[in-house]
Amino acid sequence: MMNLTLQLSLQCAPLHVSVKSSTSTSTSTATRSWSCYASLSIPQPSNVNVLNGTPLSSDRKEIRLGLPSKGRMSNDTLELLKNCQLSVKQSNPRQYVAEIPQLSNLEVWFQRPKDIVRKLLSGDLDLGIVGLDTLSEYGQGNGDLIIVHEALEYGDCRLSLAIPQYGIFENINSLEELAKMPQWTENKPLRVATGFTYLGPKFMRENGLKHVTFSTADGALEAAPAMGIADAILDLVSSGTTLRENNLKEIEGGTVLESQAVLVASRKSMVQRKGVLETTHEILERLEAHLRAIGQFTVTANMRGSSAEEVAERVLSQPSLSGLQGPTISPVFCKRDGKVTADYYAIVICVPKKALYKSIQQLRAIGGSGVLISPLTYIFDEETPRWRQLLSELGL
Ligand SMILES: Nc1ncnc2c1ncn2[C@@H]1O[C@H](COP(=O)(O)OP(=O)(O)OP(=O)(O)O)[C@@H](O)[C@H]1O
Ligand SMILES: O=P(O)(O)OC[C@H]1O[C@H](OP(=O)(O)OP(=O)(O)O)[C@H](O)[C@@H]1O
Ligand SMILES: [Mg+2]
Repeated sequence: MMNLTLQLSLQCAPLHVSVKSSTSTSTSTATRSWSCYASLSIPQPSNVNVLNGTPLSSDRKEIRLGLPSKGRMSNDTLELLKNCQLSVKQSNPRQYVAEIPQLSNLEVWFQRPKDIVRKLLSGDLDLGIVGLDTLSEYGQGNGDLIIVHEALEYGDCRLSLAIPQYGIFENINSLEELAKMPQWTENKPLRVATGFTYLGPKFMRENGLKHVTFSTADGALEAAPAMGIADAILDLVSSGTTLRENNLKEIEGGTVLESQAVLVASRKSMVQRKGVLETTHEILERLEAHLRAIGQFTVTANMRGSSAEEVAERVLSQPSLSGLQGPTISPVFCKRDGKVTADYYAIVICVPKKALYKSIQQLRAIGGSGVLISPLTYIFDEETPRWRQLLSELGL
């Protein structure tokens, strides 16, 4: 037997923190100092090569999109794609490969979120949808991973440091106060339990916390302080219920990142693999068109006026009625005394859902009547700013 060292290559300055598995709670457990990389020693039989995926030179022709196979991101991802008219056809939930009929030559592979990131890096996937937290943790700032859409509007959560509400932490409410506590020394560092063994140490280093040690576990981290395994935890928080139920609290300055689902692509794939860039463009356009539309309503109203311009002036005098590119105003013709006239105009504008009631009040104030509200399905712009940005990032 020999020791196989898994090196999580960290692009960081030397940092003296150590990581150990939380399954061994004894303080005598051998821990290794992190000095630019974290080493987790795992006994393995000799001559074992652990590869994560196939070599990059893979000459497959299909384009591959990785989607979360389980967990909370899975259903929301399929729902989002369906709303973009990109329904995933999976004949059986245990089948890990599927297709999106609208996108030819595309395979969907269902994977755990962290494996989506790993497989993007190994070249086994070209595109993926994951939480920003997972991307940041497992992507470790690798320049091959490019975020194509950074706000898919689900999977909202934050990665936060949390400490007990009780005991020595009762009056500690900020990272600064935590760092200044006299309790943390080289021999007795602050013990943090986390599944984020890359982002955790990086955050502590960037915030000047010197005496910190990390233990890792896959779930139910909130129990670690009460069990005496850790002083603090670094985990995802959404509603805050799990923290509260375990008598833990977040602290000022303790948020490592705000996360939501993102579309990510491999730079190499987009540049080198035929069709990836075009498919990325189509997915991006559909996502943007849908996501822009869900925040808006179409509002139609009638308004008396002497001309389209005069009605437009009245509409544009109201702050919430300018729409996406100004109002569309069309004459409503009617026959009066045998003569066709247009003394009414129909106005059509897009209004943010949040501003709906305010908009209706403003419409009424300028003489609008018969107001109709309808949902919007898609808003396709001429060219999306994200596409421009992607091309410039790729040097194209
Ligand atoms: N409480 C939460 N609320 C909202 N989004 C969350 C929450 N917890 C996690 N997420 C988001 O969902 C993603 C997937 O989390 P999920 O718990 O489903 O899977 P996982 O933690 O990767 O897998 P597992 O828990 O099975 O090990 C996370 O990476 C994060 O982006
Ligand atoms: O702030 P809240 O809304 O309470 O959510 C936070 C919890 O959600 C996640 O756990 P998850 O439910 O994914 O369970 P897991 O630990 O098994 O991953 C996270 O790890 C927290 O424990
Ligand atoms: Mg989870």
